[in-house]
Amino acid sequence: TRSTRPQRLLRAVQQKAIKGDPQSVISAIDYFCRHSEWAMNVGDEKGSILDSVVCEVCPTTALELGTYCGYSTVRIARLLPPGTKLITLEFNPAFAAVARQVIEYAGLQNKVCLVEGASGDLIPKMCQMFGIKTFDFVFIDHWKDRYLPDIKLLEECQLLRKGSILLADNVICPGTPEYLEYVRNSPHYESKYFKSHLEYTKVEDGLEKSVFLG
Ligand SMILES: O=C(NC/C=C/[C@H]1O[C@@H](Sc2ccncc2)[C@H](O)[C@@H]1O)c1cc([N+](=O)[O-])cc(O)c1O
Ligand SMILES: [Mg+2]
Repeated sequence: TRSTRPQRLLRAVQQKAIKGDPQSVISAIDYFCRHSEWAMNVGDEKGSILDSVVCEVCPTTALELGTYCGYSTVRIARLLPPGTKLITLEFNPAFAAVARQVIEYAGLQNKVCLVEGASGDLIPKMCQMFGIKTFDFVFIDHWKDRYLPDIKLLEECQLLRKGSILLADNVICPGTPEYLEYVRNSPHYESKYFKSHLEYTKVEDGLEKSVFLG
């Protein structure tokens, strides 16, 4: 049977990147998506905004909703100090299988914990599974209609603390109107929009950075 796009993306990493070199994995995926097949990775333009926020936050606990092929997982994990773990949640087993191999190729498997399942089921288990009290940083890039319910769930499970940072992809394209309306109008968040472009295109998109105020 025909290979899937994530499998072809993984093959491009294995053929073009240097094992153990996260930057070469990132570059190989960006090259593949620009010159062979578009894929819904956060990409290099929004990716550098993601990098700057991660470096500013220096999280000791970090969560990613929506692993896909592991591109943003590698971007985040490569910046984390030793001893810090990024927990990433992925619903689709086939995507998770590819992401594990991409993360391992980058040599970051010891900094990442990929959990298969739905964020709605897994978020309430973060404390019992990992002993996590609160997250310093959350990157949100999964199903767009799950952004709002999942941050409300993070609040309910008391997994956010004063100063926790949420960074949401695609707030313009494909768009997350209910999420934006909530974080921009809630007294519990201070929000800022980082204008950019949809990965590998000239279409406008951007990231919304929201600080939880407690
Ligand atoms: O649809 C988009 N992203 C949805 C991503 C979804 C990812 O998260 C889980 S869903 C899940 C994971 C965990 N828990 C529950 C559900 C899916 O299996 C996929 O790996 C998207 C679309 C475009 N676009 O241009 O169309 C651009 C983007 O940057 C995008 O992120
Ligand atoms: Mg996205």
